[in-house]
Amino acid sequence: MADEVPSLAESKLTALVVDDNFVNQTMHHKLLDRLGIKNDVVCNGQEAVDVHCSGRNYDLILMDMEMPILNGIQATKRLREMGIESKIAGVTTRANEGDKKEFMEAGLNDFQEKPLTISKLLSILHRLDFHVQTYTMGSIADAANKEVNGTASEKRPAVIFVLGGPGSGKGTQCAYIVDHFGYTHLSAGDLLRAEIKSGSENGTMIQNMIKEGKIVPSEVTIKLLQKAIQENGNDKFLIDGFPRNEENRAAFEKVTGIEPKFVLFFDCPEEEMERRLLGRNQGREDDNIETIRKRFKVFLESSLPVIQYYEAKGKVRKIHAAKPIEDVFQEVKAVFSPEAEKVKRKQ
Ligand SMILES: Nc1ncnc2c1ncn2[C@@H]1O[C@H](COP(=O)(O)OP(=O)(O)O)[C@@H](O)[C@H]1O
Ligand SMILES: Nc1ccn([C@@H]2O[C@H](COP(=O)(O)OP(=O)(O)O)[C@@H](O)[C@H]2O)c(=O)n1
Repeated sequence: MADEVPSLAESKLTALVVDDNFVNQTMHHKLLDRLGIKNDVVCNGQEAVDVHCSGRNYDLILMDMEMPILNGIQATKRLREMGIESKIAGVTTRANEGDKKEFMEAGLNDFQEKPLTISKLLSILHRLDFHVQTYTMGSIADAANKEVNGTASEKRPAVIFVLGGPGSGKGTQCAYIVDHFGYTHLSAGDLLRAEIKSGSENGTMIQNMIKEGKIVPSEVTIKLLQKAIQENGNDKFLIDGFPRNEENRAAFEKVTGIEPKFVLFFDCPEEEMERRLLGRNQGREDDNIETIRKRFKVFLESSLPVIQYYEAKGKVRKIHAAKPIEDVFQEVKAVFSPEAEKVKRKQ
């Protein structure tokens, strides 16, 4: 499965680590390595300038601030004066607002506090528009598995993915399915929103991505889903709003070993979804026309291919979702009922 997803190593993304501390050098080098990003390490700002003078160039520079000879602010300024267009992310410990401002004004594209973690690095890459869909699946699997105590692969529940555009009625219909057929509903969006509220270290990154209608790195979402599955006594789950792109899909399968029983797809025209979202009134930051349009675009470009993937495997159960709620549920019931009947007959 890992081979189906191109790795960053294949995309030839390169990075330079600029840090005078050996522990940080090693850690940053290893984190980049885990994501398949080829990287070099230098010990201070002067060495970063020298390496560029010798003709080397990098897509990304992770720049420490306090360093001997030439510090991060001076080095960033110098590199920009030299016309270096690499994305530079300042990675510092306890910078005060003044330092941070000066560092940003020197020519940074992004800023992150140490210690750098895999999640923080992923969020830097996302913000800088490097294509995170192309992470090596091995590294995502490792990261997710290491950060969760026990994996969902220890428990192999029945899973149904519930997909459809924003506002197609996924959450509404899931509530009915839970009532009638005893599934537990896990909404990826709700789990992400709860993570923001919990004040976790990923909160700000998740909030920014949701505001932009972008897809949060799989590692983060899968960890939340695994935890929710593990903590729940039920053995059958509706996973709503996931997988939203190819990376979500492949990483979930790889990490959990779970294949969905089938995929419930709510098919609804955009005008109807837009009307519903604008009237949803749940105080969601992303239910505004600008973000809604971005979410529609992401759905068409990234989520539909996932539905097509499952269609080719004969796993999609398409529901015509532009009807009144009760009518939609009649169609949903027909998908679930044969299964419910089978259970009844066995009893
Ligand atoms: N079949 C329907 N007809 C009209 N409104 C609907 C229908 N299904 C859901 N809604 C409303 O549309 C909005 C979006 O539905 P929701 O279930 O939250 O969608 P999703 O989870 O797919 O984003 C909600 O306000 C909901 O009450
Ligand atoms: N698998 C997922 C699900 C949601 N999300 C984020 O959460 C937002 C809201 O998702 P949602 O499923 O709650 O809502 P809808 O957009 O379906 O109405 C998405 O636009 C994404 O920014 C994600 O990144 N990855």
